[in-house]
Amino acid sequence: MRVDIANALAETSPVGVPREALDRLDDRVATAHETIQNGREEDAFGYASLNLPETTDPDAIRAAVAPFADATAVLTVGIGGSALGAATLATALGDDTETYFLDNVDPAHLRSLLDELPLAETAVNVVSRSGTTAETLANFLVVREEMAAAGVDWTERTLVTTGPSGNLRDLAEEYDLPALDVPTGVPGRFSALSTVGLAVPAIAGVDIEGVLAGARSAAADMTGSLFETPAYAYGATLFALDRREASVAAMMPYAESLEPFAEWFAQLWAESLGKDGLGQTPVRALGATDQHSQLQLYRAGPLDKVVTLLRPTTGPDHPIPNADLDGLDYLGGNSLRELLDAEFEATEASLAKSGQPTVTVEIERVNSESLGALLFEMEAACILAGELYDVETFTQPAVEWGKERARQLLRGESAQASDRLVVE
Ligand SMILES: O=P(O)(O)OC[C@H]1O[C@H](O)[C@H](O)[C@@H](O)[C@@H]1O
Repeated sequence: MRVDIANALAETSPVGVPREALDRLDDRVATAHETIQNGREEDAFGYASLNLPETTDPDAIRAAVAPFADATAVLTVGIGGSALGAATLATALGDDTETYFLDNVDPAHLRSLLDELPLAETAVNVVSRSGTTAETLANFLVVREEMAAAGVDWTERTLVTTGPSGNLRDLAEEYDLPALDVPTGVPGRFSALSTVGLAVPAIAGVDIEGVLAGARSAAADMTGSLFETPAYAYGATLFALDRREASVAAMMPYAESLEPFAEWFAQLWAESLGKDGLGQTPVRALGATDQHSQLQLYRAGPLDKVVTLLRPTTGPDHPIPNADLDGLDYLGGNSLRELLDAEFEATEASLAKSGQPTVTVEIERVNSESLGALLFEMEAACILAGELYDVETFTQPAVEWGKERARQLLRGESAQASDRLVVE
């Protein structure tokens, strides 16, 4: 990826980062890089995620999904990191195989999804690193029952992706289901480049070898300086802006197929860095659509944000037909991509003019190599930011607390979730 931080500097924005501050921060980046490299060498928890481009075996993934080659639809049952990486890759790069992601326990949604799915032709990938997540297990129990009721042998249509122990591992063993292992040392939100993120894209025709190759080449280019490493330029700039005013990080891709990427990024940034009273609130936006809604706030609201404008610089295009309508002559002779690019550049300029810091991220096109590199580099950016904040990037105690309380409520061990002050 290519990162342009000019509009995040103090020269452009009153809340931007002075160049000297970035120079000073680069010393801390060098130290953080050493910590990250040592962590990678020791395959330490979390840091091991950055070794996935080397350690993930695409052949093992291809072998595990081979029995599902005939599937016309693939349903992922998982949540958070167990769904978002696969959704990002399958949505951006997948073929005609319909991919569905069941990452909520809304009964109405589940009912309509089950009514829509051709169950006999659907492959189900049930994914949980811990093997104990209530939403995932509950959804899977419903899906399994529904398949059985429709006369489909669910044991023939189910792939399990899970860690070494837990309810899901027990289930896989009991029914002798094909299973992929979640690698050790890799938290869910950092698992996009592992079995977790790649199995469903492989069924959907994605070149997962290309994804890993793109990530490997990004990994090979990392040095200890933010001025040489796009991932570190991104992570360090967002961190430095947050230390000033930017408590909000909006991710705005200008490509419909990258919308799930913004969701993936939001989990990565929020769950990794939101600790000890620190962190930056991620917001998901989509260009050009959200220029007609959120942009008003970004331009005229408080200067408490950094907006990441992300775009592929090349891709498919379509000419805009000429229309003999007064006032529309400026469209004729242009293409939809030219219009989208003009919208992107106008937004970049308009935010700069109002002093709102932005970072521009460009990838060459939406393809497997670029996406692999993008996911890897955003993970590296996040890990760097975690080092700079000095937080425990790879844990999520606040989320775990809520999960445990929900289990207690279901078991009847806790009477009430929290105090209430109700107005009706
Ligand atoms: O893969 P699982 O163990 O089911 O976890 C799925 C998700 O659950 C939790 O809420 C964690 O905070 C997330 O980081 C994780 O991605």
